Amino acid sequence: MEIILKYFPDLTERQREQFAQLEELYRVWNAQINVISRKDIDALYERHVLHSLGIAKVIQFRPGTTILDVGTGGGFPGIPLAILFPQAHFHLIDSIGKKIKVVQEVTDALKLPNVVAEKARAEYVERANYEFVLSRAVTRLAPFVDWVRHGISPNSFHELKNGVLCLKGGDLADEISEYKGRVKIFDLNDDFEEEFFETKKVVYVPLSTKN
Ligand SMILES: C[S@@+](CC[C@H](N)C(=O)[O-])C[C@H]1O[C@@H](n2cnc3c(N)ncnc32)[C@H](O)[C@@H]1O
Repeated sequence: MEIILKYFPDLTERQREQFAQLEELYRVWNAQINVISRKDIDALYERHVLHSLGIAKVIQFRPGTTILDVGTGGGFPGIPLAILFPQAHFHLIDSIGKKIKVVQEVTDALKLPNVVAEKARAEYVERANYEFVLSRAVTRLAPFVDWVRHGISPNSFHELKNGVLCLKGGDLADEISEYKGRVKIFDLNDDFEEEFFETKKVVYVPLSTKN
């Protein structure tokens, strides 16, 4: 938990409490439905919570922003971001219902009214609803963009125009080649000094029809 305060020292009391609750909630739910590997749960804040908050080093979501987290699993990156941006609206989907059950239980316990969790496949999300679509560890960029392109709304309210933001690692050269000139890559190591992330990049592809 200290690591979250180190990088996000301006949290409100309520946000601190919500972040602090995560460890116990995930320990309880992970024992019933596995959404985080056993070794990772001991490093929940470093490997999952702070990593998810890496998106906040790239963009500060304004109140009212609509965001879709695809393949959220146990709620990453959506739940930590929903705590950080309580006035933005987060729709968390996963194709596996039992993972969504964990997300629902955790968000209910945290009393996060800005989260809707749903068992759904990315390919069938509603049209033009979201300013940003997020993912962490779901699939390669090209199929991901194909899945969600139709879900991006045409209106932009941020300097970073509507599009996808994916937490990724490895050699991205091949994956991003077809988006050359448009894609932006942000390195989390520029923001967080610890070297504990396997996936160290935020890949951004603008997809607004008005761009
Ligand atoms: C490796 S897990 C990552 C979970 C979470 N994002 C995280 O970083 O901890 C990938 C997740 O994507 C989900 N998924 C894969 N394809 C999907 C699709 N087409 N639509 C929705 N969810 C999908 C899987 O069910 C799985 O929970």
